[in-house]
Amino acid sequence: MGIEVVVEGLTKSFGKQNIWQDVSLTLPAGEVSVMLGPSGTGKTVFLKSIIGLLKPERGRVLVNGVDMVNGSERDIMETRKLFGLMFQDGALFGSMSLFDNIAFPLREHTRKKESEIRRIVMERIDVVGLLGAENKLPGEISGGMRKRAGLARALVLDPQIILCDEPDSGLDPVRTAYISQLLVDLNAQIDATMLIVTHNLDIASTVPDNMGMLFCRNLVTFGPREVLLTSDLPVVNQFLAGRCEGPIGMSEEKDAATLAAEELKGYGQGISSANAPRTVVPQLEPSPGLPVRQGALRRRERVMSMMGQLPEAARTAILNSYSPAAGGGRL
Ligand SMILES: Nc1ncnc2c1ncn2[C@@H]1O[C@H](COP(=O)(O)OP(=O)(O)OP(=O)(O)O)[C@@H](O)[C@H]1O
Repeated sequence: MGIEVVVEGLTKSFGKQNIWQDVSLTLPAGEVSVMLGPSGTGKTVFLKSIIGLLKPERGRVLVNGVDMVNGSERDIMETRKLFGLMFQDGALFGSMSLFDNIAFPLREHTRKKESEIRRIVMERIDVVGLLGAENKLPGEISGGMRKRAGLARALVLDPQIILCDEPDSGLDPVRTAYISQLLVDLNAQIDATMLIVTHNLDIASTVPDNMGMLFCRNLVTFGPREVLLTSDLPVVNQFLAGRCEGPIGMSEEKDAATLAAEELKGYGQGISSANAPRTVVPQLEPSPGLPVRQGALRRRERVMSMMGQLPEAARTAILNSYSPAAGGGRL
């Protein structure tokens, strides 16, 4: 089963540039979470801080009792082995075949025999649907295949926590749908805790159990997916609707005067019409033949126990999703 990741009061700056401050959240064990946010809000910095590659100046990230911010380098290195990382471009070595790329972490971090390495690598290649392409170089395959190869490589060390940075970047909508299904299937198969950073609203609305958003140097919200998907916060509305009007500007947040001018032009009405209750689309189910997601079972209990703290719209959406008519009876 995946491991819970507890983030407490995390603050990160580069010199005088504060990226985000006082970020606290828990990635529940074995559940899938998505972090949204406009470009440049520090989502990648957040992922790197979780695995201890970047050092926030305040706060803690607790994984299996180890603080990935302030712990000893030895403990951090050891704990990092629990993670599988999938970067935006697959981060493959161009001169190595897919097989060697995917075998790399095993050859680097374990003393396994070549025959055992071959077995594991071929198994992971099968999981991501790349059988037959193992001898190709990264330059000889499509972007979508490179992503899947990156995912296969993230899986070879049997990670209990998987961090995916923009798994959809550069993919067409159909390939993005395949990646979404693959992420859900993977979760059903290995029950790892997953955090996905994306701008893609299809992934965001169908894959995760939990969703959060970074904006304006703060964590705007983090919790069960229904909370963000029914939120009437202007920044969430603007992001989910993909519109120019609202607090998110081209390069950073808009100033108060610009926002007031938009209101005067009547854009405020447009925004409030977007505030009408949104339909929460159902979450993807694992492909036929795969086990029920254990994370989804635990999540159901967890969310039901916190209903009293959730906004009404989110509560309604959760109850609808768990109603027998919505297929909730299956869990
Ligand atoms: N090593 C670094 N040194 C200095 N500044 C950095 C470093 N890494 C990231 N930054 C800055 O931190 C900010 C957030 O970057 P980050 O890549 O995390 O954003 P993001 O939300 O992932 O963006 P996008 O959605 O466009 O990928 C940017 O202003 C970036 O320039």
